[in-house]
Amino acid sequence: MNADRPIGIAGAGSIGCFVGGMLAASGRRVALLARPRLIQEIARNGLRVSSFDGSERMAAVDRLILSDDPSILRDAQTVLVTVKSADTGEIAELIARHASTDAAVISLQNGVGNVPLLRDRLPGRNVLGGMVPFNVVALGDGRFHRSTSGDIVIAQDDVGTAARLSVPGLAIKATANIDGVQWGKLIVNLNNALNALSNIPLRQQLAQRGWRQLFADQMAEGLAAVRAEGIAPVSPTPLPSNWMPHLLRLPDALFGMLLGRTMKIDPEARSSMWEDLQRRRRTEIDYLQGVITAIADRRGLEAPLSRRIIALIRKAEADGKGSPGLTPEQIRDGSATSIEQPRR
Ligand SMILES: NC(=O)C1=CN([C@@H]2O[C@H](COP(=O)(O)OP(=O)(O)OC[C@H]3O[C@@H](n4cnc5c(N)ncnc54)[C@H](OP(=O)(O)O)[C@@H]3O)[C@@H](O)[C@H]2O)C=CC1
Ligand SMILES: CC(C)(CO)C(=O)C(=O)O
Repeated sequence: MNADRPIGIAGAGSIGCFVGGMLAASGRRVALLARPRLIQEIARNGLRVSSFDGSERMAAVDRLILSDDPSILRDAQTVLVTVKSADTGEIAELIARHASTDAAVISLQNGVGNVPLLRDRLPGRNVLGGMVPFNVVALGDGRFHRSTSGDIVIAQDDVGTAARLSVPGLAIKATANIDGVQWGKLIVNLNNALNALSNIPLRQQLAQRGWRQLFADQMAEGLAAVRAEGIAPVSPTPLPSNWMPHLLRLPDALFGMLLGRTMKIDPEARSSMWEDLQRRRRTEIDYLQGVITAIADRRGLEAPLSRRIIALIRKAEADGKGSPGLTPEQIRDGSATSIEQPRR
């Protein structure tokens, strides 16, 4: 086996190309398992990664291997899983068949079901959870832009995987409580669907109190469900999860000050679910709001907002016209968009 073992990226899209590009720009060998259209895009233009702080780097061509053939993962010492949640089962089968059994497998996905699924399909392997707090926009022509701030967090292990993977401009931190961190991220990700339905960039959305109040109500519903399960979510932002619904309800000027001090958001940042709707792809709604309604069903709780938002996203997926561009009022009052009334 090769002494300079690459870092495998299993399913390179926005997150995989950004993370892989940053690693390759710092001299790490990176093997990107990607779709042919993306391979062609990168072969034509190279892989360029940029950030909200104005930095821009080109991945070193000689550090990058690109293929749609999963045997590209054969030598990898670490495999970063960066597919959408619906594809985790399939990518796990490919990892099982092609990656070495000693490779650490790290999920950099949203949601809380990917790590258990990977462990189930990859018995005996070292599977670690991870959390990406920032947004990446695929700009086309091989360019991937990190449009919000925050550091990746992965589960702590004995061999210092987090420190080993960190490179300048891409710090990867270790945590002893990755489950809490992933649940905390899920609570924040409940806004992915709102942003997708709004058809406006995240910064613009968060600047409007009507959107923030809806996000706060959605978050409060999610937190109630998660707490009923006995889970203590760890916030992916400097602000504790429990405070967030209250802070989101602050007047615009106060909230704007607070947001400006805690994170950076580029004007073009939008949620990955918005991108899914625009590209006519299946969204991750079942792995986000769907987790909350599943808990609510089990625990006999109400989760009307989550159910309404699921119905609206399903309608947008079925319509295949991209984001419907709804207002917070239209989302609260499902009749305006002629969706079925939520169950319960
Ligand atoms: N985008 C973002 O800003 C953020 C995303 N996340 C999370 O990260 C995860 C990845 O998201 P994102 O990067 O946006 O997703 P993308 O859809 O951009 O990337 C996943 C890529 O993997 C490809 N793929 C799937 N299966 C295979 C396969 N067998 N072989 C080769 N390629 C494959 C997909 O192709 P195809 O579409 O053709 O199937 C797609 O191009 C998600 O869980 C998301 O929620 C977390 C934080 C921020
Ligand atoms: C926007 C962000 C970074 C946080 O909700 C995200 O996780 C996504 O786009 O999927």
